[in-house]
Amino acid sequence: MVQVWNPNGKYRVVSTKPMPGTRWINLLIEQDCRVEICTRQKTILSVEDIIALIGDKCDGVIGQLTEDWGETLFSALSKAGGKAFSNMAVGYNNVDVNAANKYGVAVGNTPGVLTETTAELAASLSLSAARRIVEADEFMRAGLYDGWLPNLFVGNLLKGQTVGVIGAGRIGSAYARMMVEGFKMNLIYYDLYQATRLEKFVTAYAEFLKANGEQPVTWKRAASMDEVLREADVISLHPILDKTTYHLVNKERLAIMKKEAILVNCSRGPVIDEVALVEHLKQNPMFRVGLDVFEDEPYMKPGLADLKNAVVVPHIASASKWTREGMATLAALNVLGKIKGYPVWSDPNRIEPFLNENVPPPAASPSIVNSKALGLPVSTSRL
Ligand SMILES: NC(=O)c1ccc[n+]([C@@H]2O[C@H](COP(=O)([O-])OP(=O)(O)OC[C@H]3O[C@@H](n4cnc5c(N)ncnc54)[C@H](O)[C@@H]3O)[C@@H](O)[C@H]2O)c1
Ligand SMILES: O=C(O)[C@H](O)CO
Repeated sequence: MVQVWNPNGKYRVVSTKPMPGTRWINLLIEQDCRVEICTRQKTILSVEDIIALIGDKCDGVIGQLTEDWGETLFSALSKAGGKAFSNMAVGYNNVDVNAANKYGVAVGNTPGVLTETTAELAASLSLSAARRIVEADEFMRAGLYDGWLPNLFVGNLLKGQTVGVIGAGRIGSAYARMMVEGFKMNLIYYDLYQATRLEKFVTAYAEFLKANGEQPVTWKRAASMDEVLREADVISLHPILDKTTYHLVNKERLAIMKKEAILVNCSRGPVIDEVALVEHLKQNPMFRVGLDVFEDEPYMKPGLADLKNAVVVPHIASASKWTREGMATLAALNVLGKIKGYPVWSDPNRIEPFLNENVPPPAASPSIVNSKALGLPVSTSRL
C-alpha cells in the first residue's frame, strides 16, 4: 500500500497519491529524499489515513484537494518534524492556512501550469452546452437518428454574443481570451481587481478585426457581478472559493440571468448553490450548464443527473498529461524547497523555469501561499 523510492534517503517525503510522470520523484531522490507514495485503492483519504502515513518522522507531504488539511494534520506533521505541505492543485480551500501558520508549516500550491488546460475545459463545456453535444451524442448512440431535420438539436451561436467571466485571474483571463479570439465574442467581466492585460488584449484584437473590415469585439469591466449575469450569454466562473464566493450564484442571481444563458463552472462546486441550480434548470429548459465541479463532490445534488440541459464531467479541468505532470513537479519542488531551506520563488505567475525538463529547476519553492506569514526569504533569481 506504500511504494518506497530511495529507501536510504535522508529526508522522508510522503505523497498521499501516485502522481503522473516520474520527474517529480527523480527530483526528490536527487536531493536525498526517501519518497513514499500511498497506493491504497481508496480515492478520498481520511484525516486518520493521512496521520498513519505521516507516522513518527516525516519531513514533508504532497497532498490532494480531496483531503482535509486542518489543525489535526498540521499538528501531526509538525510533531513528526515536518515543515512543508503542498497541495497538488492551485486551489487550496481544503487547507486551513492559519493552522499551518500556527505550526510553522509552509503550504504550497501549483499555479500557472494548469491555466490553459483548465481554460480549455471551460471552453469545451461552453461549446458542449451551446451546441448540445452530449445530448446529440446520446441520441446517435441510442439509434434515434433517422435523417437530417431543420430543427434537430438547434443550439446557440457564440459569435457576436457576450461572454461573461466572474473572476478574471489567470484561468478566467485565459478563458476570456479563448472565447473572444476563438469565437469573436464580446467580453464583460467582474473581478475585485482590474484585468489590465486582458483588457489590452481585447482592445488590440478589436483593432485587428476592424483593420480587416470585420465587426470589432468589445469589452467592459462590470461594476457588479449582477451586471455580468444580466448581460452575458455565456458565463464562466473562475474565482477562488472563500467566504466571499460561497454560493455566489444562488436562486436570486440565477433568476436575473437570461433564460437561454449558459453557465459554466470550473472553479469550485460551492460557488454555485447546486440545489437552486437544479430547480432553475428544471424550470428553464433552454438554460444550460457545463459543470466540472460540484457542491458535495463526488456527489451531485438530487435531480442534476437527469437533466438534459446539464453537461457534467468529474473535476477533470486540469487533466492534460503535461499539466498534471507539471503540477506534480511544482508540488514536489514546493516541499523540497522548504526542506532544503531554499527561498520562495519571487513570482508564482512565472513558474516556467521549474517545468523545463532539460535543465535543473531553480533552487527555490515555486509557490508557497503563506510565505509572508512565515517570513520566508524570497528568491532574487531573475531567470
Ligand atoms: N476545476 C478544476 O480542475 C480547477 C483547476 C484549476 C483551478 N481551479 C479553481 O480555479 C480557481 C482560480 O484559479 P486561478 O489560477 O485563475 O486563480 P487566480 O488567483 O489567478 O484567480 C482568481 C480570481 O478570482 C478573483 N476573485 C476573488 N474573489 C472574488 C470575488 N468575490 N468576486 C469576483 N472575483 C473574485 C481574484 O481577484 C482573482 O483574480 C482556483 O482557486 C481553483 O479553485 C479549478
Ligand atoms: O485547484 C486545482 O488545481 C484543481 O481543482 C485541480 O487541478
